[in-house]
Amino acid sequence: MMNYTIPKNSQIVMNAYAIHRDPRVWEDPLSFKPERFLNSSLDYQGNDFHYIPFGGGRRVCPALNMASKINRFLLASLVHNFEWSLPNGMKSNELDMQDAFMGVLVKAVPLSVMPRAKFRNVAWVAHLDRSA
Ligand code: HEM
Repeated sequence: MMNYTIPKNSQIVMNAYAIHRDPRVWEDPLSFKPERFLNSSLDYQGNDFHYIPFGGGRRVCPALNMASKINRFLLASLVHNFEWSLPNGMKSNELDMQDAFMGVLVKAVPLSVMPRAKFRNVAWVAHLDRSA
């Protein structure tokens, strides 16, 4: 295949890390630009082979539909309910965004953030206040 000889019974592992950073298909691939997906017709369900966050084909992530909905809800809830800041007056452009490989990709330097509840009268915040 494409000048490679793949021996029978080989186990093939797809390199999503490299695919998602390929400068032939992604403009400025190493920059964090979520807005690149705005008004994009890219499909994340495994039909556009340069964008496969959930894999594809027969072994596609079975939680794809649930995870894509929960992710939006989770992020919206966190932004809606809390004011977020970085410790010690750190600015967001000072964050170390290096990654490290640990089976899955993680931040090399763990993210440390300080949430402050926006709404004091929400039931679960009141509960936290009582238990403090
Ligand atoms: C944003 C969240 C998630 C992402 C990005 C994600 C991504 C992936 C990817 C890339 C694969 C490999 C697909 C392949 O081999 O082609 C996978 C498989 C899998 N995921 Fe997820 N996943 C997410 C959430 C979840 C959740 C919440 C669950 C369970 C509740 C889950 C259960 C599984 C299982 C069981 C497999 C193995 C499927 C198989 O090998 O047949 N995933 N996921």
